[in-house]
Amino acid sequence: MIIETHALTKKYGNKTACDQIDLSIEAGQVYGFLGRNGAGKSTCIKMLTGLVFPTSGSGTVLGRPLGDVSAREKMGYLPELFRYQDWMTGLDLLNFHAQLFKLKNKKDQISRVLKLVGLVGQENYKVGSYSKGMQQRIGLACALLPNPQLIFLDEPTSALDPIGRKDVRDIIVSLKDEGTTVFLNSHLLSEVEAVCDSVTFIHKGKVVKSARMDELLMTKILLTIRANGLTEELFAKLNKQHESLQKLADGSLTVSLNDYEEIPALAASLIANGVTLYELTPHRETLETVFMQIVGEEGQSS
Ligand SMILES: Nc1ncnc2c1ncn2[C@@H]1O[C@H](COP(=O)(O)OP(=O)(O)OP(=O)(O)O)[C@@H](O)[C@H]1O
Repeated sequence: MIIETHALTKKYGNKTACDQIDLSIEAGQVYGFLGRNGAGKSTCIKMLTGLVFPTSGSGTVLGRPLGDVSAREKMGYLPELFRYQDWMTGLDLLNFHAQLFKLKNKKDQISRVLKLVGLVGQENYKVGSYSKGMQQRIGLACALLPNPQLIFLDEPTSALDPIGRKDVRDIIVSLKDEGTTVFLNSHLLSEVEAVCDSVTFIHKGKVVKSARMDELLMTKILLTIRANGLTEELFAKLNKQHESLQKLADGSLTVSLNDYEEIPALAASLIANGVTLYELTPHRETLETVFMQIVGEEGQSS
């Protein structure tokens, strides 16, 4: 395992940001870390990267205890909404980080990462003059500098336009192809769905679910039904058999099924009860619907 934690906990005063987190992450995958605002994701990443000390619990990253300097040399980290030194040029910033990483072939590594993040030709401008998207790209370049075995990306695309997001997705895929493990924290669930091999959901500081992406999304089918003549009585009857049955504002219905084989029986039962069917459309569940089911049930997250 490239990351393993046992009951990792971080308290800030009375506030428990991370509560007994157990993680077991295999090398070579793109791993998504999901949860609502304030769920404890960034705090967990900071413990894994050695930036904050856990209050209790333990863990290893790259086979070394949390905070170990030799493991940090093989790790890249793009923090969330980080402000880099405005007065430096992009090149100065990369040189500075290259020194921190004690890189031997600085020049080659810097041109490699500038090319990867699409900032060639912009490196001599001051970071303060960069757009938000360019700042995010230079941050990603810093994280990629040491050719890391493990890279933590905390909201890497929040400031990027759709083309920038696609570029970052491509970078993530190429990192994985080269064997790098990517730990991705993002609220952009369609992106997580597109690149992650497995995901963990965290809610109010606790891990509530971990699963492989294919297993998570293959389990259910969301069926949309457009029909006429469905009485309240029949709705209530069907609702007893299918708890997930819902009426949408446009009058259509949705129901979550375990198998395609349940569709004919449902259609037959609707017709037998005098309903006129116009449309039955099955969709595989998206990560967004799964996310809502797992962590979206209550009001504001703390
Ligand atoms: N340095 C700190 N001092 C006090 N409380 C903190 C500190 N850092 C985080 N917290 C609290 O810990 C909880 C978890 O915060 P964290 O930033 O880890 O969540 P998150 O899941 O990364 O949220 P977001 O998606 O909004 O970035 C929040 O309630 C936050 O207010």
